[in-house]
Amino acid sequence: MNHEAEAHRTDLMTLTRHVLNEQTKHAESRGDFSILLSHIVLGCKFVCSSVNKAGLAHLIGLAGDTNVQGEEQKKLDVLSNEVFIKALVSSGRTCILVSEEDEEATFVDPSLRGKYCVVFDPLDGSSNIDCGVSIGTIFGIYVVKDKDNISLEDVLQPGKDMLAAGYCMYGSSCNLVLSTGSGVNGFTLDPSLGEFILTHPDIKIPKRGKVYSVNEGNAKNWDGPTAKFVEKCKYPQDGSPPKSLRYIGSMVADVHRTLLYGGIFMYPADKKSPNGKLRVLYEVFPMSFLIEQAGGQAFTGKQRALDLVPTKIHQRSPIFLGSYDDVEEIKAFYAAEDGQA
Ligand SMILES: O=P(O)(O)OC[C@H]1O[C@](O)(COP(=O)(O)O)[C@@H](O)[C@@H]1O
Ligand SMILES: [Mg+2]
Ligand SMILES: [Mg+2]
Repeated sequence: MNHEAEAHRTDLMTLTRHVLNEQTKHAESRGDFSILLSHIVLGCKFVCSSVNKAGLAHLIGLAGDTNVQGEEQKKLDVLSNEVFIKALVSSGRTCILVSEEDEEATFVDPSLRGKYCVVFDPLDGSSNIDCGVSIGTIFGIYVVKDKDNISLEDVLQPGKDMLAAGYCMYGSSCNLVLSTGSGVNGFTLDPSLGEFILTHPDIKIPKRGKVYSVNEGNAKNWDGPTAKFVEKCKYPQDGSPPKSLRYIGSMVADVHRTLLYGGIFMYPADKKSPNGKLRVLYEVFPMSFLIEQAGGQAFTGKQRALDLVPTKIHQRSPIFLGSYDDVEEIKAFYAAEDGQA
């Protein structure tokens, strides 16, 4: 083996090894976080395998209707939720779970309780499930002081207090992107090994991007700053080329592209949805956490997204996130509007 090949071989880093390495940096760590993460990873692998079979859904029982035996089949988003709830509870490391699919938070039975709260969107991009376009799972993790004395307040914390956040994208490959608060790392599932391999170490989002990403179908209802910013993306007055529009309609996929290529992703407020569409706890916060950790910015139209203090578990917020300089521009449009008021 030549030197280059040898270097590649020794560089091979699995997600499991990466997390264990991180653990050794914290002398007080007893491995609870590693165990929690291994259960999240198991959930992702399970959902990935189900998503890969989604085109065969009506044949194998994932279609959401009744099968030939008269048994009810589970829709992929319902199935994903059940998988993550089971994986998280059985880890023995969680106390409160908030899922997009469940109206109420789940308080884990005291016999199985641990110190972590997990907020998650088990299957994001639901409108893309049936046509095979990339979808994903988003998660954020908080830690409580006393697992025997918990309340909903423990998850109604600002995003900046998250211990870790990540997403898994089920696309042309299965990619898990994770931050434990010291940078962002991306792993790709090797399906034959069943292991996530570190393929994107220490991701840094480009300072400025060439892409804007938004549902332009809502343009007639946008507020002034959003409309002016998008106009500037299309018709820049400073001689720079117009930005390209890319919008998949799966937050995970749109944010993944933004993280790797740069640019800005937005789901702004509009007249019909004054709080936007995306949910604070398990969409806005984890993605804002990752974007900031990669050197970008996340802004709600009023404040830094991670400073927001949620009052309800399914609360929504407008969001603009991505390359530092691009988000700086939308912030300037909002500041200018505030100045006129
Ligand atoms: O279709 P719209 O209004 O553009 O909304 C797209 C957004 O809605 C979402 O699909 C909402 O997530 P869910 O599929 O988990 O409900 C995001 O992934 C995406 O960014
Ligand atoms: Mg979602
Ligand atoms: Mg969802």
